[in-house]
Amino acid sequence: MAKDHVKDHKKRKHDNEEEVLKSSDSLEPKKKKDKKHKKDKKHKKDKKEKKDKKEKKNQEGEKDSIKENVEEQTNNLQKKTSSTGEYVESPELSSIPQSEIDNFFTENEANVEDPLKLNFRPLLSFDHISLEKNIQKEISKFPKPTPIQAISWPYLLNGNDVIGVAETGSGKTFAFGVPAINRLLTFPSSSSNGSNNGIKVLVISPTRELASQTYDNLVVLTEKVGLQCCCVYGGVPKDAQRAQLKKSQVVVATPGRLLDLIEEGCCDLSQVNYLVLDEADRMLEKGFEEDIKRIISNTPSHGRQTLMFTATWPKEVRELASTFMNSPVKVSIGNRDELSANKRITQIVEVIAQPEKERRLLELLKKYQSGAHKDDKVLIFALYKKEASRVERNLKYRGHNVVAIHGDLSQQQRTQALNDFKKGKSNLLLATDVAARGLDIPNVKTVINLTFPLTVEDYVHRIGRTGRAGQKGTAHTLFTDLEKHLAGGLVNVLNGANQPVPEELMKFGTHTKKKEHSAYGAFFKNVDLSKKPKKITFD
Ligand SMILES: Nc1ncnc2c1ncn2[C@@H]1O[C@H](COP(=O)(O)OP(=O)(O)OP(=O)(O)O)[C@@H](O)[C@H]1O
Repeated sequence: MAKDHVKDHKKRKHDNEEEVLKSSDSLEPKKKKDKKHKKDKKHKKDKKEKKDKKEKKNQEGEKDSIKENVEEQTNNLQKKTSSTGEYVESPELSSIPQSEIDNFFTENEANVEDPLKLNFRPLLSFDHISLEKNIQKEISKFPKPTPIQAISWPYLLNGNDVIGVAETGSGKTFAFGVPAINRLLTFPSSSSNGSNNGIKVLVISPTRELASQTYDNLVVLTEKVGLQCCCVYGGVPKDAQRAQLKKSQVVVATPGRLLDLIEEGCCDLSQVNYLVLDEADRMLEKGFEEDIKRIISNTPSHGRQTLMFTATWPKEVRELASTFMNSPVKVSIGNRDELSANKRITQIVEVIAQPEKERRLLELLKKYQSGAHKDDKVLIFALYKKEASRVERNLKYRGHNVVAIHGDLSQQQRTQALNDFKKGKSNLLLATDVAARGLDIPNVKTVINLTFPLTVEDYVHRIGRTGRAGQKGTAHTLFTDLEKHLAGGLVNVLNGANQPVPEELMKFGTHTKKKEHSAYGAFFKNVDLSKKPKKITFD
């Protein structure tokens, strides 16, 4: 069919060329009687040619002006779109049969709660959206939008508040990042001074490492479009951050340092019109909640778009979240109302006696890092800083090339360790939950939970450091009776991802105490053993 099209095109081109030739032939005189006549004729011919040329030029001019007109119309449309801030669906997307759209929702177990009934269609391809050309180019290096990007972008470009809940490693950073920068470019007048001066986009992250990684993702976009992005977190000098804040429109920050700088008067958030809480449930937990409230109180309450993105969205933070948002659209991929893990991760849970754990860890390292797998990256989670330091020392003593990230290390040591692990200088990283959320480390093959985290949500985030962007991975967890109150929640997660549940784990019972929130109390629930997972595809 494509061939036919080319043939047809060639034939039409040939016919057209022949026609042009014929028409120019017909301008030549057939017989010339004398020189003068010839001269006259030549003169006439030149004149005619000049006239034709002029006409052609006029025609071309007309074409140009039509083109300009179209461009002007497009610009006007963009201006219209940006001045009203409304998203306009592309004709290509509108022409897709509804059945294809329905399939997309079913295949991805996608669900949208759309209180304003906007009913935007998901973007099935990057061609279904018209972003600033440099951003479009950058993002088009991926084959197509991930489901969370596909569904949330239209709402975000439309200016709506969005809660985005999707599995670990499913592209949530660009899901909130791309519309942030694009809206900043097409809708600068949304600020009170009508310009792009001042901080417009603020992303808040729970850890320094995640803030830094998000910054790395966003700066790729901002530097291509002439905007300034900076990253603000503790443990490093403030001077450079103060200077960068003055000239940045996009800021990624951890709460503590951001508040410090606000209190010093070095950070003005009064122009922020796009606020993101990344790892939102963590940010709304006791511990961060007060900081977040103070930060938000420094941003405008009107005209601010507020976004919350996470892989886990426990009921106990939802009410609090709603107090910061305005008719939010909730986009969830997979059955996110129940706590669920990425289904491409093989989960192995081993119930073990507490004193046996470190010996078992050595065996597991042999298992996961031997033979063809000797260079595979393994991430080990401990619960406490002291535990992490001790195990790191032991592993080093036994000849393992291990690096560590935990709160007792300087920021420089933490950054160095993460870089070494990312680049493969070391294939073993020992971390506390400071590395549980958000970190996108290429090719982590296995996560070992030496000590179970304090919540099952943290378990889901920890194991999500493997199996990212469509890859597979393994999570091996050592579970002791000290964590038995979390057994039920873990059983639910295992069942939800169709993973084997060890008998010993079932013995701890299925009643589970869920996370507790200072304002909303504890939540209890029973294990649902009937639940079966559905497969989610990811290109
Ligand atoms: N459209 C896309 N197609 C394929 N890969 C993508 C796409 N968008 C982003 N990615 C890649 O997917 C990986 C995971 O993305 P990201 O770190 O944003 O995940 P996440 O959903 O925020 O995970 P977490 O819940 O752990 O924070 C990154 O390496 C990113 O570059």
